[in-house]
Amino acid sequence: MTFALTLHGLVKRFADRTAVAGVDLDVPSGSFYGLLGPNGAGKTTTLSMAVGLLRPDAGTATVLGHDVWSDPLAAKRMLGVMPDGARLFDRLTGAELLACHGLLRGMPAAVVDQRARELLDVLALSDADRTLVVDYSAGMKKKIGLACALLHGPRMLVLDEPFEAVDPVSAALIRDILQRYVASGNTVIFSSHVMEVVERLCTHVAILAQGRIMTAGTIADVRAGQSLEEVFVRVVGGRTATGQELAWL
Ligand SMILES: Nc1ncnc2c1ncn2[C@@H]1O[C@H](COP(=O)(O)OP(=O)(O)OP(=O)(O)O)[C@@H](O)[C@H]1O
Repeated sequence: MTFALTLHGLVKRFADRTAVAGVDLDVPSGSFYGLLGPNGAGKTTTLSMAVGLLRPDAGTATVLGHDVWSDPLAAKRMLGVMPDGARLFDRLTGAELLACHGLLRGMPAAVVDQRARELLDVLALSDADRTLVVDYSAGMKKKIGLACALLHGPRMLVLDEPFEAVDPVSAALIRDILQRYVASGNTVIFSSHVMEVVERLCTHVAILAQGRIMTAGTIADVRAGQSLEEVFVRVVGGRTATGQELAWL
């Protein structure tokens, strides 16, 4: 089995807080990998280190055989990334933003232009062709972020909460695009809080809590006959509050 992404011993501390406490993860080529975890588990920090946006205190990240930190250009050529809360050049229209991304990646202008038009059409952003990205809705910003990640035809996509704030029609569209992308032999890893999405789409899942991988593998292996939600609650620790504590409410 070959791996599209390998994380080995990743650690990140912020002051006296350890956000990621030694993450090892192998993402097989051609897999659709879901990364689940409660708020503050370290998903964003882990994915940011995996794609070269945040330097780890220890450990390595390798994308299709290229170390993200010692061979960043080769690794980043293979990668499409949609970071959480990405800072986009948002005083541009969607088409201008895509042109900017494509030209920065050294793509021929004609190819950028054609792909940008296709992506804007497919993602239903063409009607907003005079709207600046700063004035997009939250869901539209997710979609233009995905378009930027796809533009150069990467072999692997790393997406931080791609379905958050996206309406059901757009979510179905994004699911279709990603499923086709994986069916062509590419690899996706994305973080999410939504069990149903992960259960429906993914071939593999990892559950992260307190900066550590608690369990990882194929969906069937991790579920072991239970629902993903049951596994999640068991692995992460059930809730103790019931809401009754707020007697004044
Ligand atoms: N730049 C930062 N400075 C200080 N602490 C940080 C920073 N980024 C993240 N943290 C802390 O690291 C921990 C992990 O955060 P992270 O954003 O990776 O979690 P997450 O699993 O993505 O959470 P969520 O599901 O809420 O988005 C949290 O305790 C967070 O407060």
